[in-house]
Amino acid sequence: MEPAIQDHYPDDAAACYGCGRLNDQGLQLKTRWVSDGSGETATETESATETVFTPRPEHTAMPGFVYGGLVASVIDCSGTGSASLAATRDRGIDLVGETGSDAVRFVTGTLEVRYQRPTPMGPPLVVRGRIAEVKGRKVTVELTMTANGETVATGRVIALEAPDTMRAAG
Ligand SMILES: CCCCC/C=C\C/C=C\C/C=C\C/C=C\CCCC(=O)SCCNC(=O)CCNC(=O)[C@H](O)C(C)(C)COP(=O)(O)OP(=O)(O)OC[C@H]1O[C@@H](n2cnc3c(N)ncnc32)[C@H](O)[C@@H]1OP(=O)(O)O
Repeated sequence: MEPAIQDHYPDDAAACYGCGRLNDQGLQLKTRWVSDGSGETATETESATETVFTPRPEHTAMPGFVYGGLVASVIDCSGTGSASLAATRDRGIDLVGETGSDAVRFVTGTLEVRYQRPTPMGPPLVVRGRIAEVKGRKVTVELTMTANGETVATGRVIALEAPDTMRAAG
């Protein structure tokens, strides 16, 4: 299995509620390439990213259905994770070992979510991401979430590489 980018965020960027590996109360989302890709850059490959999350009962909107904010959170961190995967690949950085500090840092600039149908509680939610554009420090990712093979939500994340001056507070 391909390495998860979030396992390679530096410790001071690993507290995210959605995807921080050091946040015990968080969702601990993991985003990976699902093919090895053949292009020179991430945008040239046909590679997709994948993030899988199974909602828990506390993520309920109404009995039997998943809270939309949770859906947005999963799409959000799938997008920033995909952006980091793309930038990391484009810079020729190999992700080695179990954890590390070699991933390029991204934050969410814009998050768009379109809820296509109610999301059932129970099955894993599978998010596929496609790198639509890499422009300087800005990466646009298009995402589709499925449950039981049916599309439940689509989204778009514009992720910006965190400026050097941006460091976790405290
Ligand atoms: C609160 C969190 C930040 C603190 C954390 C500190 C360090 C951690 C670092 C990395 C994080 C690592 C792991 C965590 C992983 C994921 C986090 C999960 C997702 C989140 O939970 S994260 C929280 C929500 N997130 C924010 O709290 C962002 C607040 N915001 C800003 O910090 C700035 O706003 C920033 C940096 C986004 C941009 O500022 P900037 O100065 O770098 O941008 P600049 O003006 O140079 O523009 C360059 C090009 O980006 C375009 N552009 C600019 N802003 C855009 C936007 N918002 N949407 C779409 N496009 C935008 C321009 O139009 C131009 O495009 P073009 O070149 O095409 O003209």
